[in-house]
Amino acid sequence: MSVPRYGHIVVLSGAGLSAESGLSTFRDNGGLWDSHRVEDVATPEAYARNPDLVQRFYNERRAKLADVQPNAAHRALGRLQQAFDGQVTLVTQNVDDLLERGGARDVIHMHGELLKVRCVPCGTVHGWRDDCTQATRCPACGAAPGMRPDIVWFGEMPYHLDRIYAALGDCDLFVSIGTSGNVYPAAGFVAEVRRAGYAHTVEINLEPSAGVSYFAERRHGKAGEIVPDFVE
Ligand SMILES: CC(C)NC(=O)[C@H](Cc1c[nH]c2ccccc12)NC(=O)[C@H](CCCC/N=C(/NCCC(=O)O)S[C@H]1O[C@H](COP(=O)(O)OP(=O)(O)OC[C@H]2O[C@@H](n3cnc4c(N)ncnc43)[C@H](O)[C@@H]2O)[C@@H](O)[C@H]1O)NC(=O)OCc1ccccc1
Repeated sequence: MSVPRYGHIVVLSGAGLSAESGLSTFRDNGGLWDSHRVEDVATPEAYARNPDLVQRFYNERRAKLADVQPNAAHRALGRLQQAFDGQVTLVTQNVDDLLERGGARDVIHMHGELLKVRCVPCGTVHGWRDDCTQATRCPACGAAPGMRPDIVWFGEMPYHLDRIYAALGDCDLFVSIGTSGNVYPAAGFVAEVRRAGYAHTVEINLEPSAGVSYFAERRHGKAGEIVPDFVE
């Protein structure tokens, strides 16, 4: 793909982008939702009901980040964004930091980040690498309990939607990488782009996603193999 041809590229990514780095996806066999019920670990109700279980779920995933590395797809997207400064908007549903460690400078984490926690009482967001528990005190206001993973749970409003929809309405290339297209509003972005009417749309995924019919071009296979060629 000759990037120069495109003025503004939006890349949406999901768990499949980080699968080859050793991070579980959600719905695949052996995925996170095999061993945990969404409603037990990724909803505000779950956190109210059993905060220790939810904190443990995210502490395990946060700690796992130290054992994994960006893969060739992360690095290729980092190169792309650096090479075409301001022309590439990286939107991710992923809460890991592998795009940044792969060289990306500006990543829109629409579902939050594992390496951040938020103090509910005072609203302050803190960079965080250790475990977070109900006893963890907010460095800003001293509150405990109150520090929760800075993650968007089901039923909660995703982050940065205004910036994302502005980019979707302005892009001339929309690429979706490693997402099954089951979770909204992210799963509706390609339809939004098709509605705007002039962007080329490409799906890169191991298998056809739930939204495959919306994409003009489909490349099915591993992101780590397809993305480096695609962006060169
Ligand atoms: C289940 C679904 C039906 N439910 C929803 O969509 C809900 C409700 C809803 C809203 N609108 C709707 C419309 C219709 C129906 C339902 C809804 N959505 C919400 O609650 C959202 C909030 C959703 C966010 C929840 N938090 C997450 N994550 C953080 C937590 C955490 O990480 O623990 S979602 C979480 O699951 C989703 C998982 O999807 P994928 O990333 O795609 O992963 P998956 O495993 O499914 O697929 C991986 C794919 O990769 C492929 N693959 C595997 N290996 C590779 C490989 N090597 N290479 C390439 N591809 C590969 C596989 O083949 C597979 O296809 C991601 O978004 C991920 O972030 N909030 C909201 O709607 O707020 C109100 C609102 C919003 C806007 C405007 C007004 C009001």
